[in-house]
Amino acid sequence: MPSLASLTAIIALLGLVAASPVDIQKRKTFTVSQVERKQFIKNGAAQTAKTFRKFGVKVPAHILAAAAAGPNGTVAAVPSDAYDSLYLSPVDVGGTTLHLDFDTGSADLWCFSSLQASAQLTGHDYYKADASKKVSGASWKISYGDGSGASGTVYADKVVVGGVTATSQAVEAATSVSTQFQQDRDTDGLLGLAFSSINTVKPTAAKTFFDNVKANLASPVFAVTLKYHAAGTYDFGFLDSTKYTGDITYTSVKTTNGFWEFTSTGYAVGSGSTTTASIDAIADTGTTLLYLPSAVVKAYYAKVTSAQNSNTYGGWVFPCSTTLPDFTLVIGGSKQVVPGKHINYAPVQTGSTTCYGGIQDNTGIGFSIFGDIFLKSKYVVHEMSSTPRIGFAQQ
Ligand SMILES: CNCc1ccc(Oc2cccnc2)o1
Repeated sequence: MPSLASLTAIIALLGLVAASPVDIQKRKTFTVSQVERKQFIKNGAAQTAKTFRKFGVKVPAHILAAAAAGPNGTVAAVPSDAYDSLYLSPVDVGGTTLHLDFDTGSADLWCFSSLQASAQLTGHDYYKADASKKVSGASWKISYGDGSGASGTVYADKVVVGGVTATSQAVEAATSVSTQFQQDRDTDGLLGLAFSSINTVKPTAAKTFFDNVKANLASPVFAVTLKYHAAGTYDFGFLDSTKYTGDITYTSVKTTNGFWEFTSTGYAVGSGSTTTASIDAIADTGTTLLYLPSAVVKAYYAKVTSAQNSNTYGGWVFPCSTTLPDFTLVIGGSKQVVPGKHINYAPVQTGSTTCYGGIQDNTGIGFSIFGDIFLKSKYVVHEMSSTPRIGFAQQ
């Protein structure tokens, strides 16, 4: 009885013999040559952890530990002025450190660049556009909710945030920026942290920094800790239990509009009872204030002495000396309290005793925006897993 090995050899030979010379000629041969994909800094343990999670297997502690030792990172978020109008973070863009406004409400990484008229660059750090890195035929143009905007061309360059590197990030170099950005000499650009589906690069949308690096992080998360009149942080790839108290309450995210969009189910003013409501909202670090439905805003300012919705100042104002009530929003069944102190944004004009409210109407926007006024007392986890979710805890 011939052995299995000899049977196998015979079958192999028969396969070769059976083919007539013609068949052999018809059989085209081809080679697939592997092309090195532009690799990002690898974190093998993170890839392994991802595989365990993919198959629903608890990630062993030693794998987690090794993954956490990978390129995770933390970067500061520093208020640009005394009113926390926006927060700036240092980012290495093609070898130059720029101070960018990390914006969870948009998905473009754009910056002031050497392509602009030099008069627009006064006071700025800017990206030195390297022609050898230009992305042929690509352009971008973005407009923000406050009417500001910018546009330009695209380069593929190295970007490093808190030690986390994207080796070939789409850097959207400005050729033109709006007046508001020209007047803001602190902001060198924005780093979008929303979903790449709303990136404005044409003809092909570009990926956000987080999308480019998330597979190499211990976990596909970033956590935002903005602070009241103080520097906070953006953490990439890990959660830091020293930055919050109590539990993190997670809620589902609707990604169809490209935002970190969720629903708040109610609100309360001061020590009052909770009113049930369905508030469609986005978390947006790039928006300064907290924009809510007019009925909710009216209920809040009904409890603020001498508050008025001013046509003169374009929103709700009150005496700067007012002691403001706290404001609570219910998310995922948990009560997220915004301290009254945070709801005094700034004097309407320098030296004025009339102050502009941190809570304003969302009329005309189409949804509510949980901007910095809300965020600066929270630890907010943005988890871009197969089912993205957002988590909130009290700082
Ligand atoms: C203040 N206008 C200029 C400016 C700084 C940052 C941004 O970007 C924004 C504005 C509104 C919403 N999201 C991002 O615009």
